[in-house]
Amino acid sequence: MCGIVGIVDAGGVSFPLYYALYALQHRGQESAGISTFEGTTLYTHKAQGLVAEVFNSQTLQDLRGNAGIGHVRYPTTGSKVPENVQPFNFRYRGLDLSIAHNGNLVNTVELREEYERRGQIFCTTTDTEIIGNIIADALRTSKSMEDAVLLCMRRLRGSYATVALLNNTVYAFRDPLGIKPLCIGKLDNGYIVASESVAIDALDGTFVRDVRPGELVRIDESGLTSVQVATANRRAYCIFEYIYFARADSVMDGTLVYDVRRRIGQKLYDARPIEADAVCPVPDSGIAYAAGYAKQSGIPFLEGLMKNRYMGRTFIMPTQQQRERAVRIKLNTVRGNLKDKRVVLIDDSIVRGTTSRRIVNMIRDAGAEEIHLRVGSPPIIAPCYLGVDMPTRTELIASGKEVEAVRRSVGATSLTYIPLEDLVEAIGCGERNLCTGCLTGCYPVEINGEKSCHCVVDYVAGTHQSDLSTFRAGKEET
Ligand SMILES: O=P(O)(O)OC[C@H]1O[C@H](OP(=O)(O)OP(=O)(O)O)[C@H](O)[C@@H]1O
Ligand SMILES: NC(=O)CC[C@H](N)C(=O)O
Ligand SMILES: [Mg+2]
Repeated sequence: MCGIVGIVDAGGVSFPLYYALYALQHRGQESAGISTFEGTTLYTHKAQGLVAEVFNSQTLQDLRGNAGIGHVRYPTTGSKVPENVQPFNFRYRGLDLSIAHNGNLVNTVELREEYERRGQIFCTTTDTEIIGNIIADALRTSKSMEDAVLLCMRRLRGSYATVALLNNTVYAFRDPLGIKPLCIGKLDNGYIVASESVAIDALDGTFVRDVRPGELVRIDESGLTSVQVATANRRAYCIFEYIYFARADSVMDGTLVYDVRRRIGQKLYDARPIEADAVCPVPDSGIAYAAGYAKQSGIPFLEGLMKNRYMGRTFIMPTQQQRERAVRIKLNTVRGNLKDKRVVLIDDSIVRGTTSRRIVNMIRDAGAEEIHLRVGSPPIIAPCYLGVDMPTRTELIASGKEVEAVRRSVGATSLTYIPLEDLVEAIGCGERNLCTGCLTGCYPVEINGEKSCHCVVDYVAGTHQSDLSTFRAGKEET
């Protein structure tokens, strides 16, 4: 679930891109990069590390220009090596293309083989390079960006919220099912597209709307226009964005994520009411759920665990050893809030069980009498192929196990997951418009060896039209 951003702003873009990436850091902690364009030069700075480690004021000053894109990476295809750090650049006779992607393709191998047979040399092991190659190849043969993106949408299978910088124009497109989020904001002197609305907030911008599934947005110095390249008979918003990935203060496809999580917390109590002395969240992502649970149950909200504020997310770290080490440093008990108490412990999800196994033990050691674990997602039983790094069933604690077996394995007094119907109701857009692959084993795109649900996509690319509603809204702001 990487974070992507694209900005065109008359006041220069490198610092705004940096702050936007900072706001999206929770989506990818392995590397960060920015590309900008000025005159005839494409500037790129990227490296492994957190946003604040990769950039400093000098590197940002050197990234010149009024148009640019940025990326923070959470690897899903291709390991954590320097050559896989995005954005990727493609240059051809006065044409400078830089590209950054959030999502995961499921036909990378076929496409790569096809392009290699045609003589293409790949420099990375990511799926994103395929997207760049399809676009660069189309542009090289004098096709328009609209045609190039249409070709992508016809050829790519999987999820791809993408930003591209072509000379001094920023393009952004979202796959026809809208699996990964992408939204548009208005800045004082330009526009921004970003994975989450918190990036717009960080720049004091105004949220305009989400990029529609299958839409291609174009931003240059004269404003924002868009064209609908493809439409599908359903959407497939990633359900795990609402559960875990997105920041709670983001508005995603029309819904404030905090509200979704609070509603799930309320429903978690209703699903299995119990008596207890304290509702404790597993910070950070469990907090909104626990707020909802405490309100619904009347049981006091109490912090039984404290998070070290200098630690990032553990689930998105690349190896199990790193994840385990990080959970140890990240969370500690507030003993006085736990001793002799019946505790309801609330987390958004149990995936590999790394977090819950450890904290249930810690809470018991701190003297809690009972630990009732409540989880804001149903059991994660199937791999994700579309952007979450959980590629096999064997690593998932709940796969092929009854709830009772998971409870025993984490050591809780009781364990309840939110039922899927309640989760879907809390999100509010209907199961048909969500990708629930990790919860049901049924995916919205065809994946070898897995069940898929039927989707129909129409390709409707026409002429490039001005999106008047958006454009007017933007003009009124200025
Ligand atoms: O069962 P696991 O494999 O441990 O994965 C699930 C846990 O990992 C995530 O927390 P993380 O520390 O990544 O981020 P957070 O601070 O946003 O909660 C998630 O919120 C759960 O707590
Ligand atoms: N998490 C993501 O969106 C990752 C993008 C791309 N698949 C990569 O691994 O670099
Ligand atoms: Mg967590």
